[in-house]
Amino acid sequence: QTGTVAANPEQYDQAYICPVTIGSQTLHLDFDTGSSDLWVFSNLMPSSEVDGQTEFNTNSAGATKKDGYTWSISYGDGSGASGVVYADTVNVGGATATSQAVEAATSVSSEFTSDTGSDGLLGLAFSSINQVKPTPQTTFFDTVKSSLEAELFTADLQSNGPGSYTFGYIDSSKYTGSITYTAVDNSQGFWGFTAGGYTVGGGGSNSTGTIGSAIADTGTSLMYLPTAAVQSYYSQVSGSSYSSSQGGYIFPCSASLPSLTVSIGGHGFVVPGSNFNYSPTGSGNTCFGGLQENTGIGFTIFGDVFLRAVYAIFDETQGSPRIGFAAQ
Ligand SMILES: N[C@H]1[C@H](O)[C@@H](Sc2ccccc2)[C@@H]2OC[C@H]1O2
Repeated sequence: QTGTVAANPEQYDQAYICPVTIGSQTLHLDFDTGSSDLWVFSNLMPSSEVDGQTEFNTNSAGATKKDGYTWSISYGDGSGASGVVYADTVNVGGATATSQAVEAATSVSSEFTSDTGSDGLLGLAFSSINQVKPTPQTTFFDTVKSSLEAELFTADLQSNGPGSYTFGYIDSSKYTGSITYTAVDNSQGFWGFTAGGYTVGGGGSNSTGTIGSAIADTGTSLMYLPTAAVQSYYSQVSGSSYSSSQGGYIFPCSASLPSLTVSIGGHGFVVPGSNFNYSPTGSGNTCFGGLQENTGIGFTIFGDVFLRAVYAIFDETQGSPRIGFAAQ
């Protein structure tokens, strides 16, 4: 089987929301290659924590409670959720898992309550970091992958318009040139890979360092690189500065933003300058940069700002996982 589902950007491309059928309900979930739990708003939550989201009905005929199973998850941005576990049929654009662990929230943090476009998350990292106790559950991809035409999924994220995720096949209309694959280190449960040198702007090679280990995370809005690369980038953006009040680099919204070329698997991938204007700060006609330092996180994240510039293939067809990127 295969699946194809639209990936709809939230405001400022903050996250990408996809329709998922669970039993007889359709919920709109944030597909997240940086985590491994499929959790949903549910009827078990206090109404004070729900702001228009669709709630999974745990009393529906097809939902089977997994007695004694619970989950609790904290994310890199400090948000979190917790609850209990059901099994139900989950259909993502035609790819169907007949008995998928659906983690029904009993409580979510304010970041999720205020993310009114999202009814929960669908994790696409590795099942080794699933947070269900006493027994970790498989991600949707792990549950269905043996039934897919090919054991892979792809992400085509777009700005201000629908992109798509596919399961089981590569959509050759979504990219140009060839796909460059590189090995994945999933020892931390993420789609980890090694990135090489970088060049700011089109002119020549002005990078002096390499980026090193990184993860591909569709659930992270921005791109977080080592300080040297970030300072090298903003040194080319007139009027830019680090704002402690805003918590990152900002610049005049009228600034001309250079592209950033990153070498992965020996191929240079160009992120256009426009990708790095994330959102207005709300003060002084300054804008918040889509490229920020990884110092607060502890590892380098290729989030949506990067992933919008490429077609990404999350591939387990070779036995060992690999990730592929192609220009689009
Ligand atoms: N993998 C990411 C995850 O999807 C989000 S969870 C999230 C939180 C609030 C609003 C929407 C989503 C969080 O930010 C970075 C990392 O953790």
